[in-house]
Amino acid sequence: MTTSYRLLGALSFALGVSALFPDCVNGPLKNETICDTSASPAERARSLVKLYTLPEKINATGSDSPGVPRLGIPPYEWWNEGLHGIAGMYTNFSDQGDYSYSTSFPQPILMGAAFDDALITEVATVISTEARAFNNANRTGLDFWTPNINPYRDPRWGRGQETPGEDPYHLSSYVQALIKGLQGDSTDPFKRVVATCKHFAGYDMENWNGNERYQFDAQISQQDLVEYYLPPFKSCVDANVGAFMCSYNAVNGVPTCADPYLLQTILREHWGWTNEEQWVTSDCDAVQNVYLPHQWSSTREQAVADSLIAGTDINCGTYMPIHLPGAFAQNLVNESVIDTALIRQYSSLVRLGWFDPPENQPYRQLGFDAVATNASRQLAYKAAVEGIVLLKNDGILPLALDSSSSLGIFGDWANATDDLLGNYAGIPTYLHSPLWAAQQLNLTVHYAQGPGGQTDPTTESWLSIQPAADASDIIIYIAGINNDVEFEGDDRVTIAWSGAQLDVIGQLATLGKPMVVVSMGGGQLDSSPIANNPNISALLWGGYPGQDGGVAILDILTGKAAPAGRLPTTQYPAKYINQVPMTDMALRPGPNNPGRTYRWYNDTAVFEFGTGLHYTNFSASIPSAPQQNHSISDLTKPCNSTRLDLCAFASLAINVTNTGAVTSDYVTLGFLSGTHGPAPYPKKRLVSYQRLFSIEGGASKTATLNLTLGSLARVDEKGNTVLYPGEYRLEVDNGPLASVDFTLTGEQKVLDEWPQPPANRTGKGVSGFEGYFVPGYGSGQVVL
Ligand SMILES: O=[N+]([O-])c1ccc(O[C@@H]2O[C@@H](CO)[C@H](O)[C@H]2O)cc1
Repeated sequence: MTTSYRLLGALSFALGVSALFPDCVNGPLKNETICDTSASPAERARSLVKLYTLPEKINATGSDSPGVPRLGIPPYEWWNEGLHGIAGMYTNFSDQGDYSYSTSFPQPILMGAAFDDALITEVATVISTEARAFNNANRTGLDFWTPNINPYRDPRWGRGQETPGEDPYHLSSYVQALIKGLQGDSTDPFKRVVATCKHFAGYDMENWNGNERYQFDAQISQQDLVEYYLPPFKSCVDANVGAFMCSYNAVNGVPTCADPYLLQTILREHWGWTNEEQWVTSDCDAVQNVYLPHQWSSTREQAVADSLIAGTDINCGTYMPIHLPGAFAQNLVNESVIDTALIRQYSSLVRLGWFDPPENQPYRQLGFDAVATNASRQLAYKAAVEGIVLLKNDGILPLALDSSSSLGIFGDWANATDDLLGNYAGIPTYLHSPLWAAQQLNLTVHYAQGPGGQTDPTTESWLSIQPAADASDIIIYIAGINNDVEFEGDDRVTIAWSGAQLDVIGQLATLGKPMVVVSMGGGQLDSSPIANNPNISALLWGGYPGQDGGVAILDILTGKAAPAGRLPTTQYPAKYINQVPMTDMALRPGPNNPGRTYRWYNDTAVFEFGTGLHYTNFSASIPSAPQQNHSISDLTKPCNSTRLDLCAFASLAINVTNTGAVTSDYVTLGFLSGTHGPAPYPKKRLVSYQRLFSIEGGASKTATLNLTLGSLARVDEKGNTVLYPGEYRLEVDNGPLASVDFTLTGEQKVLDEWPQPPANRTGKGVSGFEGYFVPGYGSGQVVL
């Protein structure tokens, strides 16, 4: 295999066909430092960039980098996606046979519900392995523009499905686990792939009421920024992520891709993301938006100069390659800025082994036999099972079935195919719908679809279901939302179940048969009509469960697997969307805002963040509580302000007992509350979690909840992270199942002093939009 890759590389170079990678053995660069494996990645990259002419440098600023044929540098496409498996966008799947499919995991919103960081590392390791195999066949790249870790702030957001949920601590922990699996250990000689934390920052609205993502200026207080919007991104820095993506929107007047405060002062200086192999890409054509519609920069040339100078190293699209020549002609930017960007890019490719002979690189040996293995298929199934959340159960679940049972399975998700995957999906290994899974059981199955989805207004759907429902002993209704109503570019206009769906659900419930509803999709629907209907026995949430999602759902319904997922978002009542505009970024309650997320929502949720029932019951105790009083000055002595997540406070052992009969996993959630620091106080905040596995009836297992000074601290109005004296309570689970109180005494202490933004951050208004990759500005490269 190694030899054939070498031959292929040499042959394609000789024929003038684009090679897969530069040839550092026989190619024109073989005697240059870029090919010297004993030099550092940055030294190697610097030596290469020195050889480039200015036009060659300018061409390398776009995502579709054309390479430099005279130096044997092949083209490289930076835009690759891998949200829950390598994705279709820039992955070239073959029509059949090898490389025609890969493993498609559940959407992050469902994997987030598993609250299992080890699972996330395993999933990400499979994604990076499969990515490498596809890369070796020249079918995708080596860097991936994933994860999407903007906290899921508003239930209407069309892309909430791409995120692990609404809580910044949860996202921070999830993303650390994910990056480890995608990139490998930072000490490894080669990175598996490069991950990209996006969209930095304050991006969580597509198009609400005419407010489009391209022009939206998110007004965010420093307090909310540091407390809510930024922690997952800081966590990416701590995980040594290779790349960031700046977003379409502006934050407090400045488009993020042209914002030196965010990209330089916060990201690189304050957080210390200073490695030369780390780069920032723009979202796709976000640099263009710096000019129009943001009008931050007054010309196209100024927009590319402003973005490059601010720290955007790659432009997704072609705006920089097209307009940088003009920017140089007008002296808006100098060559050292572009050099910095290119050194970051090429250092990153060095760390990915792009320049090195394949022999010594294990990842370069991977072929299709590493893709969609039995173990990966099992993992995709396991990820779906772990995430599915049980919200209501009168005891009907797990279903007691035998060969005489007749199961009626209805709803537009019952026979789902692509819907199982959600957005940013590749080609899955297979698609197992709930109906397919039911048909594998030894019993009678009746099926009818009913309403065609959330947007189907048909009111007679009941008539098409009735005969099958009459013939069934047990009714399962699987429906909800899908990518028809929650998608990139659009936000939901309602969070209620549709009238047509509720009509059919209501009719089915009047039959008086055991009935289960499975609510699907990434965003929550207000399921109170289902929860409150005494004729509906059970309710589950199934998210986008991926290629084996139907089997996962059926296995939970039939008791082959036990549910233990927890809601990663608040389920708000339908009225919520009339109480707060999407454009209101504030988390705390205000006159026109009932508050956001479980931390601040001041009304009653339909289902709380963290809700999740089991087929058994659990109790919890805290055998040895931490000491009662702690002096702030003693606690903070050994603490390093750049890694507050590593400043230990206490490791609490939580004894969890399964008090019922069914073996089950249990997610141990640790919430902190109390009166410390200035009012208003959040209701509580998640500070630690651990999933325990397979606890048998009557048995106990111990979870460890690690509390750090970072998790005890709060954020003041200037964005400073402060440890306050006062009362603290740690609660286990909603409920709670156990709790412990302690007190911090002494003077409050600033653990992290937040750099204040410069004063001149005023937007210049909004107008116009040039469109994506505009013809004339768009596709194609500058002619050298
Ligand atoms: O023009 N297109 O084909 C196109 C497609 C997707 C697209 O979305 C953006 O591109 C993704 C890049 O990772 C970001 O997450 C998303 O905001 C932006 C543009």
